[in-house]
Amino acid sequence: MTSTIEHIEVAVFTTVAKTAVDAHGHRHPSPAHEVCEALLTITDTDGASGRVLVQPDHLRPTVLDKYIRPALLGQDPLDRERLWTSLARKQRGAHGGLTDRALGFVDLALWDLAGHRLGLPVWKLLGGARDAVPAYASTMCGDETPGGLATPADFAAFAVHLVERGYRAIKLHTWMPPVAGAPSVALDIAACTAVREAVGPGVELMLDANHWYSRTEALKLGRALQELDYYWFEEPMEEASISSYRWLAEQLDIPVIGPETSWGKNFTRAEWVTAGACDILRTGTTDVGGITAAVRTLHLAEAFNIDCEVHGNGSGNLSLLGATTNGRWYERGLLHPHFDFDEVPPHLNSIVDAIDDEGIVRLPQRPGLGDDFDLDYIKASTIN
Ligand SMILES: O=C(O)[C@H](O)[C@@H](O)[C@@H](O)C(=O)NO
Ligand SMILES: [Mg+2]
Repeated sequence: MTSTIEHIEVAVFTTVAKTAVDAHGHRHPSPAHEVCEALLTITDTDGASGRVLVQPDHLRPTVLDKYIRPALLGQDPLDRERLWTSLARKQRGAHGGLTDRALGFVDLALWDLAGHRLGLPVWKLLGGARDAVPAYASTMCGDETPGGLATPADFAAFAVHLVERGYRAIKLHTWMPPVAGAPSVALDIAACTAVREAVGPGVELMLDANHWYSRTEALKLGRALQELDYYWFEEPMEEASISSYRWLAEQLDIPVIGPETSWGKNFTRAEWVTAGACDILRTGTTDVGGITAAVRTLHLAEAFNIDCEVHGNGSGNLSLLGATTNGRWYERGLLHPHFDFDEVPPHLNSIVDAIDDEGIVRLPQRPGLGDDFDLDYIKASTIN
């Protein structure tokens, strides 16, 4: 008898965070404070469950009742392709109510459930292209915090620390509004110069800049990065303007990478590639609609002989890197001198992406995506 999906629940629970987002959604260190997180659990009639941390506002009760449950309840949880397509086709009629991010969360939970049912890590189900991946250090955005990331010298000092920690690549997020004086091409160039001078030529460096520079500002910044031998240039302009990225990529030698945030799943990524708007493609499980869609973008990039770098940390993106070698790095972050990324939050028993002295992350051996949830803590802290 085939097992079918029987329960789909989102538990909103309280936990402790030591970062917070600013008015523009960029994350910075903050004093410990209580926050609400949410855990999506999909359970089948055999009692197997798939779980993933989600952003509650993307999986509100109305989204679950109107789209997710009608499409999934009673279905075979292993039929991810069929279920993903069924949900993706509901997006048009949902008129923005069913986001790519929501699709991604559901897909991740189904992959986690499959891993638990089969007793295998998801990266093994994806083909086991590798069992370890080098991490790059992805910094938080610049700030105004003394000894934080307030000056080019702060970025340089933090970069030296990150290299001593074992990282062989570092991506800067420089100063962005609402930080005073941001955005500033000159300040970005000063920070990138200071970091290159501090770590020397042997470390790969990348810049993820203010997302709304003009073409001419992005060109000036890109040309400076070329002189500093940076490895890639990320999101300096509004990503909805594919033609701007095509123009920029044609003007620069440094690889332009994207898109990170564009809606449209693997379809938009195909347009960026065929438009010549990027030299390195970008994907991510929460950006494109889950692992099912992200694997499509990895294979698309491979067919054009271009790398496809995975956006973001976490078990889903780490598992995805087991499906490919044309994504060269795991984005570990966001990091900051005043934030301990390795500290285990109360709702976990351990983190999924520890690095060794060489900056390497071993893919998890636990079944499923590999998250080590403290389910007793989550149950005791659930508020809905
Ligand atoms: O919320 C965001 O914009 C992302 O977290 C971003 O800060 C960071 O993850 C990124 O851009 N990485 O490439
Ligand atoms: Mg980015």
